[in-house]
Formats: sequence, C-alpha cells, structure tokens
Amino acid sequence: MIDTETLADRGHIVAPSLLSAQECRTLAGWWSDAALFRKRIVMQRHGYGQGEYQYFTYPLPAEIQRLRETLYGPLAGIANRWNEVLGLEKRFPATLKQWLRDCHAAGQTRPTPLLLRYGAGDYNCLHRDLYGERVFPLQVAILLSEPQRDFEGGEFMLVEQRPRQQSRGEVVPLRQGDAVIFAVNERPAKGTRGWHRTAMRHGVSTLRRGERFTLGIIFHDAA
Ligand SMILES: O=C(O)CCC(=O)C(=O)O
Ligand SMILES: [Fe+2]
Repeated sequence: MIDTETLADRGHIVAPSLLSAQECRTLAGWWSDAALFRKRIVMQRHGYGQGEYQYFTYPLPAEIQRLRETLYGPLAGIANRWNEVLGLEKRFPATLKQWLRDCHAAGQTRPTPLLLRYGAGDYNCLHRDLYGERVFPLQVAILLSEPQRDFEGGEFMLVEQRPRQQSRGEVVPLRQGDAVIFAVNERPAKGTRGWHRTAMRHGVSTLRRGERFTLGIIFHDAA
C-alpha cells in the first residue's frame, strides 16, 4: 500500500520490488524489439541529456497495460486528495479507461509509457513529463537494472523548487525492480499560511559505468 503522507511530504515514495529480477530482464530485453515502439528519442539531439528512450505503441504489451491500470486507481485517489487540499476543482476518474477517454477527447491520443536506456557517460536532465493540457499529477519509474552490478552512478534525482526559497535536491536509492512514485509537476506542501504548490523536476545523474534501463509509466497520453 502507498504511504500517502510520505508521498505528499516528500513528493515521492519508493515501492520496493514491484517487479522481479526476471520480469526486469524481460522488459529490458524489449529494447531491441522495434515493433513494440512508436518513437525513439536520442536525448542529446534535443538537449534532454544523453541516452535514448522509446515510447511504446498501442496496444501496449499486456504487462505494461496491467501495471498502468492497477497503479492508476490508488494514485487517482491521492491525486484527488492533493487537489482537494490545494482548493483545485479538478477530480480524476476512478479508472484509467475513463481518464484516457478524457485525454483522447482533448487530442492527447498517443501512448506515453516508455523504456529508457543509458550507457556510460549518459544522463537525464532535470525535467517534467508534460505532454499537453491534460496532466495526471503522479508518475512511476521502475529501475530494471541492478546498481553496482549492472551500472555505477546513474542515480534517480528529484529537485523541489520552493517559492522564495532555494531548491532542494534529493537522490532516491533504488534497486532492480523498485518503483519510485513521484509528482510529475507539483506537489502540495503545507506552509505557515496553509497549503501551496511546490514545483518538482526529476532526472538521472551521469552513469560512470555499465548499462541502465528504466520503465517509465506516465498516465496522461501525448498530443
Ligand atoms: O531513468 C530514470 O530513472 C528516469 C526516467 C524518467 O525520466 C521517466 O520515467 O519519466
Ligand atoms: Fe521523466
């Protein structure tokens, strides 16, 4: 179960061992199967960092579809409570199917789950995964490789930009199969005068050695 207090407090939470080592190897092995993907991005061509990622195409592989569906429900509950404390009207529907219908009606029709691959020297600049006006405020990244064995460096990072204060950075230690659930864009923060929003960005530090794969699950589709 998701510790919602910790998630709101820190803007992220780790779900240990969401996937087995075998599942991680299978998913990482999909990298070279071009038929599974709609688009490949070379990060250095866009100034996003260094490394590559590929967006899965619809229909998603059953494993990815299942993860996206089962994670959506509890995260929608949290997203709705976040909006409630922030005084925002928007509420997210109970199922992924309903939410995606909303995205598709707004012209965001392309799938966003992705596989990322980093080699030695690669990194992912701090960013937010926004793909249009429709934004689901939480997303999930699952580390498919084992730190120290498969790669060194390459740590998952979060930076919180607080209003009128200096930014705060955090490294999230992950092992193979662990999932980090984190705020896409903003999280609610309790200040002395009630709740406000703080801006979050995530990225990956430079790999010193080896190869690192990640599965990214984003819940809004892309325009
Ligand atoms: O490789 C990572 O850990 C970060 C992946 C990422 O940026 C994402 O899933 O949106
Ligand atoms: Fe990302």
